[in-house]
Amino acid sequence: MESYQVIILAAGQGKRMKANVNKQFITIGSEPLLAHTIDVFEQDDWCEAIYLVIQPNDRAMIESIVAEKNFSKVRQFVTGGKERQDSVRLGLEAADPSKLTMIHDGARPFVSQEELHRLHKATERTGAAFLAVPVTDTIKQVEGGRVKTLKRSELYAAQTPQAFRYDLIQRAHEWAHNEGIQATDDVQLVELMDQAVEVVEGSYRNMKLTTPEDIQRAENMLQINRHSKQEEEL
Ligand SMILES: Nc1ccn([C@@H]2O[C@H](COP(=O)(O)OP(=O)(O)OP(=O)(O)O)[C@@H](O)[C@H]2O)c(=O)n1
Ligand SMILES: C[C@](O)(CO)[C@H](O)COP(=O)(O)O
Repeated sequence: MESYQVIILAAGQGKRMKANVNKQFITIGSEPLLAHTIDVFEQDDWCEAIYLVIQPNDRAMIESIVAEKNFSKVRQFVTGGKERQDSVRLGLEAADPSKLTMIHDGARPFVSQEELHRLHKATERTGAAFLAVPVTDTIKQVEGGRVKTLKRSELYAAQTPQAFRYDLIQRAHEWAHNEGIQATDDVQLVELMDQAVEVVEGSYRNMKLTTPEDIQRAENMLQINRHSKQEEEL
């Protein structure tokens, strides 16, 4: 059977959320954000192991969530780093080198199993793949006062999970760390190594909770998902 491991990133500061708590613990639909995200992978038979990258001072809270929800696939709590890229590298060091590896933002609770499975298949073909959606706004590049409109038909908003053959992403992160190269996602590091990467069509539902306005959007998304599930069960 197809299988993978997932590194879930939850060691950020949540500065843009402007909350007095790590955004991973913000309640949506009566559960902490991180619990929603972990549950997606707990429910996916293809997922064999979860590595949680966290801040040390959040460990007790996260351990109680894992115990209370009986998240049995959580293999290890890994202390994250200063930047997201550092946290990924530390998560990779803890993970199993023999497994196809997905890297996912803890702040993205709405990815679906169907998307995960399409992502898995693409990664088996190419070695590296990521979920993305075509942008719907016109994107401008603004540099030194000059404004340039980018060709919208060629632009995608990258999401997570981003998925890789373990050896490929491990080499990419090791190289970037040694060269002092910083990237805002993991696929960029593989691109910089001239490796093929496959885009997998994602969903606009797979939002990342980043700013306070996203909380109500997430609550609305939960309602939409619940209604869709009820209709499927009819
Ligand atoms: N050093 C870091 C930074 C980010 N993340 C995680 O990476 C995901 C995406 O990052 P982002 O949404 O930017 O979260 P924060 O960095 O916490 O947000 P901010 O930039 O507003 O502080 C989040 O689940 C976050 O917890 C992480 O594990 N380690
Ligand atoms: C990885 C990512 O979610 C892809 O869109 C995004 O780059 C994370 O950015 P953040 O600033 O670390 O949230």
